Amino acid sequence: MNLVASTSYPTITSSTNPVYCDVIIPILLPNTYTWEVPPAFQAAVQKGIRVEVALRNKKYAGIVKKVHQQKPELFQPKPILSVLDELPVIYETQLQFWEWLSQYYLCSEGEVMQAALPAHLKLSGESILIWNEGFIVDSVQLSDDEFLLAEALEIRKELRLTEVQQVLSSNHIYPVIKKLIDKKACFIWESLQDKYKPKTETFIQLQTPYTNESELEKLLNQWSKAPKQLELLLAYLHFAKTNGEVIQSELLKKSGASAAQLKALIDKGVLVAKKKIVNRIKELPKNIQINFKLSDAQNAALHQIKTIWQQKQVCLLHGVTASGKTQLYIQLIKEAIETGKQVLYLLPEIALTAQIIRRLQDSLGGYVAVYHSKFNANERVEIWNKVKDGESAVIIGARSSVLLPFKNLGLIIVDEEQDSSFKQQDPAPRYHARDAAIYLGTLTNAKVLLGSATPSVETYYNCQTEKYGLVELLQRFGDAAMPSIEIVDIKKSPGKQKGKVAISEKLMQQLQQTIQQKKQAILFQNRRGYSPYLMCQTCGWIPQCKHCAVTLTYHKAKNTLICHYCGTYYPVIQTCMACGSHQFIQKNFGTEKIEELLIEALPNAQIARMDLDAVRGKHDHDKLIQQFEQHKIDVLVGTQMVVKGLDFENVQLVGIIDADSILSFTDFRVNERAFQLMEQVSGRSGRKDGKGLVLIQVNNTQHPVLNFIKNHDFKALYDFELESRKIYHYPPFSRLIKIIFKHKNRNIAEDAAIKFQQLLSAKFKPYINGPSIPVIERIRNLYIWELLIKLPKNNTLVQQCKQAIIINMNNLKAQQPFKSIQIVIDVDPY
Ligand SMILES: Nc1ncnc2c1ncn2[C@@H]1O[C@H](COP(=O)(O)OP(=O)(O)OP(=O)(O)O)[C@@H](O)[C@H]1O
Ligand SMILES: [Zn+2]
Repeated sequence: MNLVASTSYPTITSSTNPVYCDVIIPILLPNTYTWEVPPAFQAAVQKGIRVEVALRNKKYAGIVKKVHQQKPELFQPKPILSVLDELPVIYETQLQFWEWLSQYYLCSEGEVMQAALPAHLKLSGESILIWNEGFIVDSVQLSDDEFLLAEALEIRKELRLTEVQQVLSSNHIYPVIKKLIDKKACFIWESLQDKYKPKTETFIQLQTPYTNESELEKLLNQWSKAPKQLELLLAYLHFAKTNGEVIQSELLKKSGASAAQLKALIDKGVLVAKKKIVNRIKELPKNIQINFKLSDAQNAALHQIKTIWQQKQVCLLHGVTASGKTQLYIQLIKEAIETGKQVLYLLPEIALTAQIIRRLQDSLGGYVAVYHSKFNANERVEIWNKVKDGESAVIIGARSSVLLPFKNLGLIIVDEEQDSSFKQQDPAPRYHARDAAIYLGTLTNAKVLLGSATPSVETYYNCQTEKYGLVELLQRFGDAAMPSIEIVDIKKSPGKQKGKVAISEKLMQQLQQTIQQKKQAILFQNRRGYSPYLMCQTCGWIPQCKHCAVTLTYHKAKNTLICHYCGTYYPVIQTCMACGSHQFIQKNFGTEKIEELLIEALPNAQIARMDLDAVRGKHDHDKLIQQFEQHKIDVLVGTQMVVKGLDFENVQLVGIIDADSILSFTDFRVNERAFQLMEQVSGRSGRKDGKGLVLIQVNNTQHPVLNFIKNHDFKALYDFELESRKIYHYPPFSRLIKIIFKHKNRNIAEDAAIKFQQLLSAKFKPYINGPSIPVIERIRNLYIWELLIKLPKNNTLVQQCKQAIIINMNNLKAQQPFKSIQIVIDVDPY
C-alpha cells in the first residue's frame, strides 16, 4: 500500500548546520539509510526513538540508529516526516546487538528489527488498527484527532491505514495512531494468526474507604450480622494477599460463597467488581520463597560456577538428567534478583511449558515473566515495556526473548543449550539464540550459564579449550540411579513381524508390568501421523507431494495424506499411479498408529498422544502434561515434545520405538543428535526412585552411539564425534556458511548455484563444497540447490568471505535470469 507524500511537513530551511539521521526500517535493505532532520525535529530526535520516514512512496516507523552531520555524498536525503517517541524504545545496547546480529548472520538490521520489535512498535503501510473493546472513550483525555479516530474505530472495529487517512483527512497519521496505542484504545494487527482477542475477566477489589487499612480494620471489628458475608470478605482478603489479584469466579469457587453473598458485599459498598482485560499469565506477588535446600553436590557446583565467573564470562553446567540443574538455576536467579539485576532464562520452545514456569514461580513468584511466540501482539508489547523499564526481573522465554530490551541484565541461563530449536531457520535473522546470548552477555557484562545433560560438541569443545568454564553434576539428585538401558533387537522378533514390529513383545511385557505397578510410561516415536507412507504392494510406488519432493504421510483420524513440509492435504489414493493396482500397504508407523495399537493391547490403561496434531491449541500441550503429572494418563506416546526437560516423578518405563530412524539422518550432527535425543528421553524415567528402565528398539544393534547411550557416556560420544569432525572439517574445527538457491525452474536454481560457486572460487575455492541438491530437492514448488562453505576458524578469512558472499549475491541477483532467484544465507546452519 502506498501512502502518498504530503506537503504538510515542516519545510527544510537551509540551516547552517543540517542534521541527518540513519534510520533502520523493518525491511531488507543492504544498508541503513539516511534522512534529514528538519530543524523543528532536531531537539526531539535521538538514538533509539522511532521516526516516520518515507521510502519509495511507502511510509515506515523506523528506529534512529545515529544522529550526525555528514551529508550523504550520493543522494539528497529526504526529511523525516514526524517523531513518534519522546523516549527511546530500545537502548544503545540493542542497537549494537542488532548491528552485530546483522553482520554475523549476514542479514539487514531491518530484518533484525522486524524480528525484535513487537507489532505495536512497527507501524507500516501494511498495519491494521484494531479497536480495543475494553477501552472507554471518556476514561482518558483525547485530542480532537485522537477522538475522531477512536470514534471511527469504535464503530468500524478495524481500519487500514488508508482508511485512517480518510478519517483524519490527512497523511500525517502515525503520531495520532501512536498516541491511541499508548492510551490502549487500539492495537496493531499484523498477521492473521495474531488476531487479538482481548480476554476480559471480572475482578473483585476493595471499595474506596476500605482500601485504607485502618478503615478496613474498623469495618471488620464492627461487623455484627451476616457471618457468611464476613467469611467471604475474609476469604477475599486472604486471596488478595496470596494471589495479588482476585478473579470473581475463582473467589466464589474457592470460598464456596454464593453470588448473592458477593452481591450483598458489593451493594454495601465494601467490595467492587471491575471488568478488566487479563493477561494469560497471572500476576503473582513479588516474593522469593525458596523451600528447598541445595544438596552438597549442588552447593559445590554453585560455588564452582561463581568462581569461574570471576575469570570467564561463560560457564557450562554439564549435569546428567535429574541432577537438579533447575534448582541450581533458581538459586542463581534469586541471587541476581537480590542484587537488582535482570535475568534471561532461555529455553527451547517445546520445553517452555507450564511445568517449568510453575517451578520457577513457586520459588520466585511475581518476579517471573514469560515471553514466547504464542503470545499475542498486545501481551508482547506489555512484556517488552516491562523488560525495558526493568520492572520484569526474570524473563523465561524461547529464542526470540534474547531480543528484548533489557535494562540491567546480569545473568543469562541457556537451558538445554544443545537444542536445535535455538537456531532460527526462517526468515532472517537466522540467528542461534545461544550464541547470540553469549554475545549479548559480552555487551551487557552479564554472566552466561549454559546448561545441559548432553552438551553440544561445540560447547564442550569450548570448555576443553578453556574458552568456557566447565562444572559437572554427574549424579542424579537424591542419589537416584541413572535408568538402565536395554537394546531390543527388532530383527529377532518372531516370524512375519521380523524387523517391522511397532511394539516388541519385550516392550509390551514391560508396559503391562509398569501399569500393574501403578507407574507410568513414555513411548517416543519421532514421526507423527498413522503410517509414514503408503506403498503400492505390486510395484512399490509411493505417493508424493506435488509441491515437495517428499512422501506423504497417512493420517488415519483425518483419513488423508498430508505433506509434512508444506501442509498440503490429499485424498487417500486408491489406485497406483504407476501400475494401476489397488493394493496398498502401510509402511512403518507413526504416533497415531502406536496409540491405536496400545489402546487395543492395553484396554485398561489410559493412553494419550502428544504430537503436533494432538496439541494444536494454545494450552493443549500444558493440559496433557498436567494430566500426565496427575497420573490421569498411564502411557504417553509422543514425538520430540515428550523429551525436553519435563519432570515426572512416577515415570518408570521409556520406550524408544524406532531408533534406526533417529540414527539414519543425513547430517553431520546425526550421532550427536541421536545421543542427545535418546539420552534426554531416557532421562524422563526413574527420576525419583532411580528404578527407570529404557528399552531401545532397533535393527542396527551395532551402531556405536547405542553403546554410549547404554553407559550414559557423554564423553565417549564427544571423543568419537570430535575425531570425525576433525577429519571432515566440520565444527568446531570450521565455520560453516550454507548458501541456498531456490527457484521454480530447476535449471535456473542450478545455474545460479554454479555461477555463484564460480564467482566465489576466485578467492575461496578450497573451502567450497557443492553445488549439490539437498535431501529434499523441492519444497513448495521451489527447486533447491546448495553450496556449503567450510572455512577454517580464522576471523579475517571469515570476514572476507562474508563480504564476498554479499557482493556476489547482489551481483548475481542483478543479472538475468537470476532476478527472481531466492538466495538464503545461513551462517552456522543447524
Ligand atoms: N535441592 C533439592 N531439593 C529438593 N528437590 C530437589 C533438589 N534438587 C533437585 N530436586 C528435585 O529433583 C528432581 C530433578 O531435578 P531437576 O528437574 O532440576 O533436574 P534437571 O537436572 O533439570 O533435569 P533434566 O536435565 O532432566 O531436565 C526434581 O523433581 C527436583 O524438584
Ligand atoms: Zn508438500
